[in-house]
Amino acid sequence: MVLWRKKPFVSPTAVITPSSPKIDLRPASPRAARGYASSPACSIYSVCGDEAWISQEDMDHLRQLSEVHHPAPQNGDPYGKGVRLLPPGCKVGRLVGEGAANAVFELVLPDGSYLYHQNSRSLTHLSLADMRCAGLLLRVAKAPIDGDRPRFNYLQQYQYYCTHIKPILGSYILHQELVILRDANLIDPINDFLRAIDHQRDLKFRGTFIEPSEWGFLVEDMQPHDPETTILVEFKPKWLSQSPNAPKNAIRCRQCAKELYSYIVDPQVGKPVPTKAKPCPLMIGNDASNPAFTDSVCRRVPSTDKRRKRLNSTLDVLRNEPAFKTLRLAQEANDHVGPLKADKKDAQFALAMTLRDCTCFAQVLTTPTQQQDSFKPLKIRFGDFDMKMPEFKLTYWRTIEEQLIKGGFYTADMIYCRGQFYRPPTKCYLERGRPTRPMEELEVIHLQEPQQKNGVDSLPPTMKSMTHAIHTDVNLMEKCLEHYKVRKPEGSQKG
Ligand SMILES: O=P(O)(O)O[C@@H]1[C@@H](OP(=O)(O)O)[C@H](OP(=O)(O)O)[C@H](O)[C@H](OP(=O)(O)O)[C@H]1OP(=O)(O)O
Ligand SMILES: Nc1ncnc2c1ncn2[C@@H]1O[C@H](COP(=O)(O)OP(=O)(O)OP(=O)(O)O)[C@@H](O)[C@H]1O
Repeated sequence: MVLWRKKPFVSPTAVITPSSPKIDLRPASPRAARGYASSPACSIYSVCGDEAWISQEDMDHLRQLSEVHHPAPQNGDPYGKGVRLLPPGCKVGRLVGEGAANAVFELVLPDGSYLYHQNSRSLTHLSLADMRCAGLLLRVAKAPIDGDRPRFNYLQQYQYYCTHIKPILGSYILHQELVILRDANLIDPINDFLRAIDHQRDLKFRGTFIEPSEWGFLVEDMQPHDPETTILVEFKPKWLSQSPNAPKNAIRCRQCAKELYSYIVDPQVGKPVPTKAKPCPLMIGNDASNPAFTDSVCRRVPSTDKRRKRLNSTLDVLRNEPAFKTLRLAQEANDHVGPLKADKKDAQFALAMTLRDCTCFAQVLTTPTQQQDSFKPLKIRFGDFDMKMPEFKLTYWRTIEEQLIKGGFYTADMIYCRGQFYRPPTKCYLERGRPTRPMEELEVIHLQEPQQKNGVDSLPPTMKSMTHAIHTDVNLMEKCLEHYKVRKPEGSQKG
């Protein structure tokens, strides 16, 4: 069972067996002859520096990486020691999941064994199921749809992961390593597979395919090995503290304000209300005790689910995990100024934005076992550290921040639409237990048709509230906000 999964995908198990073309590779190093500890079927390729198939730019990244890892490369780390090379005859199985930029597959070596990561060597005494849990998945890049958008390739991303992310998050980081695909001939078979299951894929990803590349990633498999007792919780923790640019009188954090903004400005039938979309990030990794997190998690599990009570207490434990505090402190340490004042050359700000857009994978027990009677998470890992290019994105980040401030998304107490007041559908930590503002300080988001001029359908005349006119699909918003109707504020009369 997976909760809050961004793009869940369960495909029928299908196995692709690629043909094995002859590719002339440089002789592997003596290390390769010995093979990799956990998988003799997968050799290690030592980059010599003059490979024609590696571009000059990629070679520079590899060189910088080996400098990072020498003179003391970590045990089992591919850099400084070579890169794993997938052999011909590998089988790519289930599509575990896909996003706009990548797709993730199960991978079986030609001899039927799985690949494991560095921490799993000591696990050889474990059962087959437990071994598989310590295994690796294949992550491959998709061909871009919006070709103009600048992207970082896997070598750049891996370098960033090693030099910027790993030192911050240490053992909380999802293990990820480069792998050479050129001998495995997997790209065409993967694309044939994607074509064959296209009708089962998420609508927005249909017709998207893997791009030809010599490089892929092997990533630590976070799928629970026993779905009966363990669930995988997957979500983006986002902005774990308030934006430095938020107004002083904000009653919503950056993320809850952004969720409200997206809900109102881009309304869609069936889009979950912000309270049901994501938990408020201020309730995660926050030292203060806040049982409200349980409330927000509750909504994700049907009330009929027998595990609901137990699951709630499990997730209540999850929010206090030190991993989130580490992530929050890193986000704060790298951004003191917020998008409005950040410089586009500020690499630290870009890092903060990457850390605000990563994914948390947590395996949690739903049933106590003999070995583990509490519901403590079995494993928490952060992944998906996509590099951000401020030269390209700063305008977007600033525009959003300005709209959140000017549109009242941080501060509004109410929404007003065609003579009716509504409670904003958010449940931010900052909204809890705050005193009601006096009438003259109330802030209202006033929803108007795109062609409507300010002033038409105005607020009751006795209300001197600060209003923020937002143009949107008013008919649709009336339906979306149906359950959030409130009486008009005390003291106001209908105009
Ligand atoms: O702007 P946000 O906060 O909505 O975050 C974007 C994400 O939206 P979501 O987490 O669903 O709200 C968005 O996620 P989705 O593609 O919507 O899943 C991207 O991660 C985007 O980053 P990039 O442009 O691909 O580098 C993210 O953009 P930034 O992190 O660069 O702002
Ligand atoms: N290590 C993992 N263990 C289990 N499932 C995973 C793992 N990595 C990715 N997935 C699944 O695959 C999906 C897509 O993977 P990934 O996040 O790498 O794609 P993406 O294109 O970067 O997504 P996005 O555009 O949303 O950032 C994830 O949402 C998740 O469900």
